[in-house]
Amino acid sequence: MEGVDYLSDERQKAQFDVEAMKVAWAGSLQALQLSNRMANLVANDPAFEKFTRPMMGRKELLKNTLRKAAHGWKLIVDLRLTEEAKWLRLYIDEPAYTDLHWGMFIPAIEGQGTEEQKKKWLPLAQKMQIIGCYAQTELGHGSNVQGLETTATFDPQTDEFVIHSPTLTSSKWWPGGLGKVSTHAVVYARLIVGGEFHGVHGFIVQLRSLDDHSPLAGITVGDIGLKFGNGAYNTMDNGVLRFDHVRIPRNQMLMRVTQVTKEGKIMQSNVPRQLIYGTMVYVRQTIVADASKALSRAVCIATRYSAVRRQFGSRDGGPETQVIDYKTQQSRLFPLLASAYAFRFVGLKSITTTATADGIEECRKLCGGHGYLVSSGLPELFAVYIPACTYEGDNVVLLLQVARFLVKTVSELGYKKPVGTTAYMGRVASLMQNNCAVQTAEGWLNPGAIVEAFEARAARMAVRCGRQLAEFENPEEGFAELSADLVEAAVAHCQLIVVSKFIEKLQQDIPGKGVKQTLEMLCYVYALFLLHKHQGDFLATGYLTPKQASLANDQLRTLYSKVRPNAIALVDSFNYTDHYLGSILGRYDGNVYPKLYEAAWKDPLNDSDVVDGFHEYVQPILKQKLRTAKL
Ligand SMILES: Cc1cc2nc3c(=O)[nH]c(=O)nc-3n(C[C@H](O)[C@H](O)[C@H](O)COP(=O)(O)OP(=O)(O)OC[C@H]3O[C@@H](n4cnc5c(N)ncnc54)[C@H](O)[C@@H]3O)c2cc1C
Repeated sequence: MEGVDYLSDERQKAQFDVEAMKVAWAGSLQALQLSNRMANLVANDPAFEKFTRPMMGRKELLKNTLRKAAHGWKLIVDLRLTEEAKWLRLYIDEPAYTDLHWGMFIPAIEGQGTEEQKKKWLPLAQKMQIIGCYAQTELGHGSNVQGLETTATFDPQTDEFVIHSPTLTSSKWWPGGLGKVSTHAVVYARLIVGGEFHGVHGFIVQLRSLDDHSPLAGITVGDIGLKFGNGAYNTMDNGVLRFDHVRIPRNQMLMRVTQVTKEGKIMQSNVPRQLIYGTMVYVRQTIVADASKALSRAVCIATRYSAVRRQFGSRDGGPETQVIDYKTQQSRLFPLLASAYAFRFVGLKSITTTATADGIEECRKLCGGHGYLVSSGLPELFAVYIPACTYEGDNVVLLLQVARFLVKTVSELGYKKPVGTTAYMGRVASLMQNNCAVQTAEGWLNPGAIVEAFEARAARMAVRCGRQLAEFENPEEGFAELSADLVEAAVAHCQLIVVSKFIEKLQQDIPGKGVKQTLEMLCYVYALFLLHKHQGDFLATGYLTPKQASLANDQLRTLYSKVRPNAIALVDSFNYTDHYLGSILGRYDGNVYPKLYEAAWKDPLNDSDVVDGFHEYVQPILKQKLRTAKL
C-alpha cells in the first residue's frame, strides 16, 4: 500500500533527536540544508533516473552519462550554484568525466601551477570551456611514480617540450574522462633537459580539437574497455593515451615548484616540494569522505531491510522474528553502522576504503538472496566503490609508507620527541610496561582505557618490528622481508588514530537530546569491535589478558542491545533520499515486497511471455525425437 510507513514502529523506538543527529552527520545546519536541497532537486528530476542503468549497453550508458552531466551543468549555471554544485554532482550519483575535471585536473593546476598559469587555465576550466583529466598512471607503472616512462624533453631551439611515449608500457592507462571526453590533461612525465633526467612533473597537454573533438596530431587516444560490474563504473571513460613527439610550449609545464628557463636552466622555488603531492592529498581526503558515504548507504539499506525481513521464530501463529533481532545479524551489522559514523568524523584512506569495500559486501550478505539483486542497490555500490582501495595509492603501498614512518620514529626515540599522530610513542616506556587495568565489562566503557589499549598495541607492534629490523645487516632487505608484519603494525597505528579522533570528536559540545550519548555508544561499539576482531594482536603483545579480552566482548554484546532500538533512526539520520540510495530493500517506507515484485516485471526479459530465441534454441530440443530413452 502506498503511503504506509512500514518502519514507523521502529522509528518510534529512537532514544535521540533524529533531526539533531542529521545536523551532526552533515557537519552543520547549513550543510544539511544545502545538501538536502540538492538531494531533492536531483531526486525530483526525471532526467536523473538511474534504475535502468545496469541494463544499458556501453555506448548507450556513456551517452546517458554525458546527457546527465550536461543537464547537471545546465542546472549549475541556471541556478547559479556555487558551493552546492559539489552536492548536486554527488547526488546525481553517476561516475563521470566531471569527477576528474573538478576533482583532479583543476586541483592539480591550483596546487602545482604558477600564478600566471592559474590565471590562464583556471577560468577556462571553471567555465568548462576546456575539460581536463589527470594522466599519471601508465600501462607498466602506477604505484611507482618514479618508474613512469613518458618523457617531456626540453627543446631550447623552439622553447617547447616534446612529449613522447617511448614504449608500449609508457601508454597512459586508466585516467578517468580521458577515453572519450577530455580536451586536455595534466600529463605526468619524466623531465629531460640537456639529456639529463630531472624528476617526474606535470604538463598541461591539449589532446583533442576544441572544434571537432578529433585527437590532435601525434596523439592516439581511446577507452580502455569494460570494467567490473554492470553499469557501475562503466559510466566513466577511463582511457589509454600515447604521444608521438607532441610539442607543447614551455609554459605548459606546471612550474610552481620546479621551473625550466628559456635557456634550459632548472630552478627550484622555495615552495615545499610536498606540493607536488598536494593533489593526491586533496583527493585522498575526498576519498575518505566517500568511504563514509558509501558505507553509510550500504548500512542504511541493510539495516532497514533487516527490520523488514522476518525469518523463523513465529509463536502461536504470530509474526516471525525480524532478522535484525538475531545477535549474529547485530554483530555483523552494528559495527559497520558504527564504522560509518567513525569514518564520517575522521578517516585514513587505507583503512577506511578497505573496511568500506568489505563492509558493502557484508551488507549484501546481510540482505540474504535479495541483496544479490541489482535492485537492492548493493552490487552497483560495491562495483563503483571497490577501486577506491587501488586508485590514489594502493592501500598496501600506502600502509608500507606509514610503516616506514613508524619504524623511523621508533629508531629516533632516544633523541627526537615524536609529535603529531605518533606523539604517543613518546610514552613508549610506560606503554611497554603497564598492562591493562580493566576488571569488569563496564570497565571498558572508559575512553582512557580504550585509547591506552590501542596505543599500547600500536607501540608494541612498532617496537617489535623495529627490533626485528635491527637484526638485518641491510635495512632495505629487512624491510622487504618483514613487510607483512610492518603492514599489520601500520594498521594498528591507523586504527588507533581513528579511535582516538572519534573519542576526541565526542569531547565537543554536540547539541540535541541524546545525540552525544548515542554517538558515544557507537564509538564504544567501533573500538570494542576492533579490539575483539584483532584480539590476537592485543593478546600477543601481552597488553591484555584473555579474561580482559572476553570482558570487552561481553560489553560489546550489551552495546548491541542498546544500539538495536536506535538502529533505524541512526540510518535515517544520514538523510538519504530513496533516489540516492537507489535500493528497493532500503526504501524509507520499508515497502519492500510489492516493489520488488513490481520491479521484476520491468525487466526487458518480461516484455513477452515467450523469450527471443525460444523457437530457435529451446523448442527444437523439446520437440526432438531421440531413439533411445536414456542418454
Ligand atoms: C577505477 C580506477 C580509476 C583510476 N583513475 C585514474 C586516473 O584518473 N588517473 C590516473 O593517473 N590513474 C588512475 N587510476 C590508476 C590508479 O591510480 C592505479 O591503478 C593505482 O595507483 C595502483 O597502481 P597499480 O595499478 O600500478 O598497482 P600495482 O602497484 O601494480 O599493484 C599491484 C599489486 O602490487 C602490490 N605492490 C605494489 N608495489 C608494492 C610494494 N612496493 N610493496 C609491496 N606490494 C606492492 C600492490 O599492493 C598490489 O597488490 C585508476 C585506477 C582505477 C582502478
